[in-house]
Amino acid sequence: MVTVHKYTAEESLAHNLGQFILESQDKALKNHQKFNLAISGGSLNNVLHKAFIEDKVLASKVDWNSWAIYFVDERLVPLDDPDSNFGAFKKAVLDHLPANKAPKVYPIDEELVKKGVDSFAQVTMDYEKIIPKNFDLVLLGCGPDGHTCSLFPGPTHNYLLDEKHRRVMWCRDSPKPPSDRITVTLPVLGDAESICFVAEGASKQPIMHEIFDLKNTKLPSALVNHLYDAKVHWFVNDEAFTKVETTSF
Ligand SMILES: O=C1O[C@H](COP(=O)(O)O)[C@@H](O)[C@H](O)[C@H]1O
Repeated sequence: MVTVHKYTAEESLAHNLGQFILESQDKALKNHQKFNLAISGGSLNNVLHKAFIEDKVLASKVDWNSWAIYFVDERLVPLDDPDSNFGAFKKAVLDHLPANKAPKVYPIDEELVKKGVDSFAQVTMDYEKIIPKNFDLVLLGCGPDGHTCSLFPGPTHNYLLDEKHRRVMWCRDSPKPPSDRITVTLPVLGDAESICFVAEGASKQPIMHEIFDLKNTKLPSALVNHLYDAKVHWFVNDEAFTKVETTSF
């Protein structure tokens, strides 16, 4: 069973997600002295800002120097481009940390990206080489079309969703710009200790109904629920869940 954590106020969701991440941090540090975390782009960054920059109590419990942060997907653009997931995380979190609190962050190879499309296969292979085998925690978003990471629904994107061996793939045709991205594949999520989605707001209402009531596993986010249910958590707000009728996840 998937676990759903539902909140009314944005602040409560951010606080409880922060607590959840800290529990994962503490467990990882006890086991192997390092917290391997993979994060998404998009709206997740606002939640991380609220949890670990604005909430001073939670912020004081983060052992930033032990965090190793990777990206579940990244757009193949320079790191200071407004579309960069690294750039968005830097702006939301990294830029607010004092110099003595320095997580190790693993962005894509920007110099290679700048060389253009002929280097994108190499960027993908290089990223595959640096990600750990088992993430302690993977933080996912869910787009209004049901995509997660840069795993998009629909037959033209099955080459990403069906991949069983490669751990990072080049998504050449993202329906959401920019079209060229890298993304981790399902085996990476399968090997993670814990998976946590965050979905907020009215724009997510129809897709939450498809995922939780209709359980349409053609949608990548619903497929993750189906495949890895016991270790999947969703942090949602009431607004996103307005159309969800089921109580059995
Ligand atoms: O394009 C992307 O979108 C998804 C969902 O973003 P959200 O803003 O609707 O939460 C995100 O998880 C992914 O990392 C990003 O590249």
